Amino acid sequence: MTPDQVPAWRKAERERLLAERAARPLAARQDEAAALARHLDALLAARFSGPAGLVVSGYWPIKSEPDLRPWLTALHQQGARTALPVVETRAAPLVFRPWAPGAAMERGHWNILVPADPAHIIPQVTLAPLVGWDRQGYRLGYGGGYFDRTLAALAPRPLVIGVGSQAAEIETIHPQPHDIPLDAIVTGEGVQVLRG
Ligand SMILES: Nc1nc2c(c(=O)[nH]1)N(C=O)[C@@H](CNc1ccc(C(=O)N[C@@H](CCC(=O)O)C(=O)O)cc1)CN2
Ligand SMILES: Nc1ncnc2c1ncn2[C@@H]1O[C@H](COP(=O)(O)OP(=O)(O)OP(=O)(O)O)[C@@H](O)[C@H]1O
Repeated sequence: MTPDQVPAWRKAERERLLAERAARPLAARQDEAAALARHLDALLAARFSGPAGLVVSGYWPIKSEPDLRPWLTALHQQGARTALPVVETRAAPLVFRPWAPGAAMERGHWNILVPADPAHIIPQVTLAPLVGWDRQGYRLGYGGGYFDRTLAALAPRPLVIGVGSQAAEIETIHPQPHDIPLDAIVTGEGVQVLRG
């Protein structure tokens, strides 16, 4: 595939994967989120000495994404500092605002709920919800390029963990120079990719 063909291919692939995901029964998606939470706990336990003081960003689910808010809430209860990504400026890196269970929220870009508290925090661990993924660790998202810009800008770089469905695996996303592979990809079936 030539680089000029990639955007149209990705658009069609996103639509296909999002339609497939939305068609899965809610109970199956809930089971998957619960399994994801267990695999994420195991991955963090292997990498960090414990949740206390760890800065972890999740996401506020949209479009049938796995709901990992209960996982983020549990981490907060164990002493982690939890955060959510926010598009404050279009076509710029994401920023991360502190979030705690019950925090006041407001509508942000794309109507996604974001913490109303405008403070910023740099996560040590960042979840990146996957629309699609491949075995090289590349992620297909909603097409804004936000995570790639964020990873290119963040120093020190957090451990970035893609989370999504086993069924969202594709042979390759046809990576382009701006695409940055994630550190790990986790599905309901376990850790699928672990780099470095
Ligand atoms: N729940 C959740 N929150 C999240 C993300 C996510 O993937 N899931 N993000 C993860 O990054 C950020 C938001 N990502 C976005 C990605 C694309 C567009 C967007 O405007 N897409 C255009 C297509 C752009 C194009 O094709 O050029 C559109 O659909 O019109 C908006 C937000 C931050 N918050
Ligand atoms: N570091 C960057 N600097 C400038 N533009 C970028 C950068 N990374 C990505 N982009 C632009 O963003 C657009 C979308 O990229 P891509 O298809 O990889 O999005 P995505 O990873 O699916 O989206 P998202 O992370 O928002 O869910 C591309 O046109 C690309 O040129």
